[in-house]
Amino acid sequence: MLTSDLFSLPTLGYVAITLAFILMVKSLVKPTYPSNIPPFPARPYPILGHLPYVMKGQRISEYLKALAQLGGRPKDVSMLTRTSVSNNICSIIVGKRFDYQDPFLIAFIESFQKQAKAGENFSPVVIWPWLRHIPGNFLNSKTLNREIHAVIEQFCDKFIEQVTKNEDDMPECFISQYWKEMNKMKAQGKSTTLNVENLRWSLYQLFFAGTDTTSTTIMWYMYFMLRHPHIQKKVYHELSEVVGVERAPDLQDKAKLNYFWATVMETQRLASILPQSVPHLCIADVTIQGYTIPAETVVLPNLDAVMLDENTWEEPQKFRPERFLDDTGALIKPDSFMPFSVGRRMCLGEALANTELFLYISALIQRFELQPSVEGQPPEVSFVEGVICPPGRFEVRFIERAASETA
Ligand code: HEM
Repeated sequence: MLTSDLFSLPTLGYVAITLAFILMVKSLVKPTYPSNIPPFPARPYPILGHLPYVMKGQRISEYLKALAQLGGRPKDVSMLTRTSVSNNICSIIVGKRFDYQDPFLIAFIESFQKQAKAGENFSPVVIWPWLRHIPGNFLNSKTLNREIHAVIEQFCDKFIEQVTKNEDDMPECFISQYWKEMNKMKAQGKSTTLNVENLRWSLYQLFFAGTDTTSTTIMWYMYFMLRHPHIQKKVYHELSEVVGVERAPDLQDKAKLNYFWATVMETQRLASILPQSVPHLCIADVTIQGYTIPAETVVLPNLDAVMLDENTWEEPQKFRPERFLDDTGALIKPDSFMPFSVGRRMCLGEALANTELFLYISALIQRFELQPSVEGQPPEVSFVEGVICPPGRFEVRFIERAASETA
């Protein structure tokens, strides 16, 4: 077993109580998560890809409007950003959008934050669920169990019931697509993993995975732009050259903004928001580069070790978007860039996340100059440890470009 000082206490706790294999270098991460091994189970969400979902510009403009209403006053916008991004996944999975202030949505987002905190998702209780039967609140097990079940019962069950109550007239969303497919399989007498219990848990996973990941990346982007104002200027310059200032960036612009993408990729590399990805279970004995991983071993890919590796990246701790550009200014994507992990079970939401990152961040920088709460004092280097790692709390002043340019 390999180990690293990058690992958090909860992970080390995990490793101490179960057989675990930590992958520390790309040459191990890549072959351990191959893309073409037949016995791997198919993804449980085949239906998601068929949804004719397009991100609507209107959603971003609501977010920008809320930022503009701050009138340039400093504000920690992490909750506003989470709510806005969460609304995108909500409209895909349950066919509904919420108001930014809606206490129903905010309660779940706060619950996800608690669940993502260090010590909870990697808790022994997740590995050995029977631990929750020990009297008292052993290792926070009862709290964690309560938080997860509240989301399942109050969100997933509620919307499954609402969406499917009239099967002939269901709104278009993940639930209705899943429901139709499940009934079709049943009617054809085919064996399937599509059932109500899997639907409940799939909704939970999608809601959770689609809320905190993208919004955390957007918050890191703001953080890096505050620390590197000259880079922010260059991004704005490219946007104004390619898109102009008269219209909002749209998906046709996506492939034309190389410097913009280099800053997004550098944010994802350096922030490495899921440093230990998610645990996988090895289903058969396997030997990789001389290491034997027995069946039933938990495998933890240390994405941090790959994306911050000194042998691959020059000055890996520095924010340098140019590392993703070649001499002609074309975008390059090195093998070691893997914020969405690799292999057959890599992030299911990569395409959605990239679309969201593009639409939110490009519109943000086009409209506002991001400034620290106190001029000349960017946020300190800090992050919150957990399964998903956001930056420490900081405030931003969103100065309308038109106003800052005429001032
Ligand atoms: C910048 C944003 C995101 C990042 C960095 C990210 C990263 C990751 C990573 C590292 C994994 C683990 C892959 C593995 O097991 O090896 C993962 C899994 C997953 N992600 Fe994302 N993710 C992001 C956004 C999203 C979004 C928006 C969704 C919503 C659809 C999503 C849904 C999922 C799901 C369902 C899985 C489990 C896939 C499976 O087990 O087959 N992710 N993600």
